[in-house]
Amino acid sequence: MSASLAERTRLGGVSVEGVSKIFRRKRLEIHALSETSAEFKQGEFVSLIGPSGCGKSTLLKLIAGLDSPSSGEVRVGGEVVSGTLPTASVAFQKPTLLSWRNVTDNILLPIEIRGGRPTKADRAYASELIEMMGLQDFASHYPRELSGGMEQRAAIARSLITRPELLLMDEPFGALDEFTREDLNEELLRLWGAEPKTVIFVTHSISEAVFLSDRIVVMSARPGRIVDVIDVDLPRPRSARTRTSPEFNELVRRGRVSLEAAKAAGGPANDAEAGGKS
Ligand SMILES: Nc1ncnc2c1ncn2[C@@H]1O[C@H](COP(=O)(O)OP(=O)(O)OP(=O)(O)O)[C@@H](O)[C@H]1O
Repeated sequence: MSASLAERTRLGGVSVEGVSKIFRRKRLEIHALSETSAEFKQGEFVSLIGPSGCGKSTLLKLIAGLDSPSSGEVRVGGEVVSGTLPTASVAFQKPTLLSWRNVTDNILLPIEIRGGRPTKADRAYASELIEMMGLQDFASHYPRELSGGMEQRAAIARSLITRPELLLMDEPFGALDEFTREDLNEELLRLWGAEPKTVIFVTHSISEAVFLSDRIVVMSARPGRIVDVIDVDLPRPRSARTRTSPEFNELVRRGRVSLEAAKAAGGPANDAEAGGKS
C-alpha cells in the first residue's frame, strides 16, 4: 500500500540541529562541521555548495546515517538518525557498479541487499528506470561495456529502485562532460517531477545548482556551517531554455558572489592536537 501524504511528509523531511563533526586522526582533530543547522522540507530539491573541503560530503553522510555527528542531531522524518535508513538512498560521484553484474542486476542490487528477492514489480520498475535513463539497449550489458555517462545513469537508476523518500546525491555528475551533465540534469528533474522526493544534491557547479534546485544552501570554508540560502524561484519545468534566461544568469551571479563570501567566511579551523589546546 502506498504511503499517505502525511506519512510521506513524515518520512522525507530532514532537520540538522546544531551538528558538529570532528574527525580524530592519530593525534590530530579535524573540525569538519561546526554547529550546523538546516531544514530540508519533504519534496524539496536543495543543492549544497561551498568551498572544497568545507564538509558537504560529511553532512550528506551524517544525513544518510553512514557516520554519526560528534554533537547535535540529524532527524529524518522526525526520527533521530542512528544508522542507514530504508527510506533514503545515496548516489556518489563514482558509480561503483559491480563488474560481474549486468546493468539490470546492478540496478536491482539494493533490493537484494535489503534481503528481498526482486519481484516481478521490481523488475518492471528496473526496466522503467532503464528506459528513463536511455539505457534500454544496454540492460544486459556489463559495466566494462558502458561509457562513463552510461555507468553513472545506471548508478542513478540503482539509487531510485527502492523508491526512496530521500535521495542524497554527492556530485553525481562531477566527472561527466558538460553535455552529458546537462542532459542528466534534465533527466533527473523529469524523474523528480514524476516521483516527488526530497533531494539533497552536492555540487561544485553553481549553474547546475541553480538549474536543479528550489533552494541553494551555501556553506562556509571549514569548519563548515551554513552562511547563505538562495531561493531559486525559476519556473518549472526547466529546460535548456531556462539556462539562457536573464533570471537564471542573475541567480548564477548571486551564487558566485555568495560562494566567494563563503570562502572568506571560514572561521579558524580549530584543528588541534588531540588532548591539546584548540
Ligand atoms: N573519514 C575522515 N577522516 C578524517 N578526516 C576526514 C574524513 N572525512 C572527511 N574528512 C575531512 O573533513 C573535511 C571535510 O571533508 P568533506 O569531504 O566533507 O568536504 P567537501 O566539502 O565534501 O569537499 P569537496 O568539495 O572537496 O569534495 C576535510 O578537511 C576532510 O579532510
